[in-house]
Amino acid sequence: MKRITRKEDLTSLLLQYKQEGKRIGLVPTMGALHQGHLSLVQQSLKYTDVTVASIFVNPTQFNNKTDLLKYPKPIAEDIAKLEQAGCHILFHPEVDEMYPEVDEPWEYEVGELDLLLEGEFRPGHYKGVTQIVYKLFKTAIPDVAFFGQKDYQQFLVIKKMVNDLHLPIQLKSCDIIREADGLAMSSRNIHLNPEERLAALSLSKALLFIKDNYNLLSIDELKQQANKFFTGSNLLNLEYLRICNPDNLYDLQEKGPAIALIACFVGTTRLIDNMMLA
Ligand SMILES: Nc1ncnc2c1ncn2[C@@H]1O[C@H](COP(=O)(O)OP(=O)(O)OP(=O)(O)O)[C@@H](O)[C@H]1O
Ligand SMILES: CC(C)(CO)[C@@H](O)C(=O)[O-]
Ligand code: BAL
Repeated sequence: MKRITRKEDLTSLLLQYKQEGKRIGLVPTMGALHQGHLSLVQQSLKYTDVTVASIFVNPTQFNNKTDLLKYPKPIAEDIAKLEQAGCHILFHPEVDEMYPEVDEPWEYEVGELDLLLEGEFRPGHYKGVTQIVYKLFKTAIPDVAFFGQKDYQQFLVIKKMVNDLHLPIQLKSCDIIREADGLAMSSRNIHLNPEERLAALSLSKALLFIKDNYNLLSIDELKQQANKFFTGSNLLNLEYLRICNPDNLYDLQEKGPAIALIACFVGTTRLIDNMMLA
């Protein structure tokens, strides 16, 4: 696997591959890799000729400074995992490589999705996500970019940006990979102590409850009963539990295509998860 830290080195190498007719797949990550990330790499290896994974903990998308400071960075392990997965190129730039200018302006307007759910609870988050993803797209010139459904709203935001800015990139959303007991894999799970790890199961259990009972209960009853998964433990602090239209994330008024989404603090660790219902 080639390891590249400079934007221009990556772009010039990838331009050569493109001239040979090869299709580039990009898997953007913030590192601390787990099987969820590696499943995206596997998809990229399957659908494209050259797979680039990026590892960059993007400061502009963190609204919480402590969250940024304690974000795990096990780079040696990450490299070993990517090597083993058969990834072709790792791009891992320093912050000043991606942001040579301090407080660089970024004008893209995310729109309504920036006000809902993650946008509401993490103000400015999607401004930062679109800023870095745009830079990664320009640098890695992918034909296809792979994202996880765990960050469902992020996928909608990036899809909108790709449409609005007419970027010639195909986007693929990949299934959520879970631990055997149902917990969605996340780099932040590493912060959970054993008690919190157990409490964190409430997210997937509540989502599964909603999915299993979607045709049996009303939307209000589903939400009321699912909320109960979060009331028994003082380790859990639910931020939102919503049942939404999967296209625009508006609260669902009547049964139809639907997705349930949750964000919850488990101790001091904020986790998100979601499940398609119909
Ligand atoms: N369990 C998972 N299954 C599938 N894809 C995932 C999973 N977790 C993360 N991803 C995807 O991997 C990509 C990189 O995500 P990121 O590096 O933020 O990992 P993360 O584990 O979600 O970390 P965090 O704890 O910050 O949420 C995103 O497209 C994300 O949706
Ligand atoms: C897409 C991304 C790598 C941008 O920093 C990040 O938001 C993530 O890991 O989902
Ligand atoms: N997986 C989304 C990146 C973040 O939490 O900032």
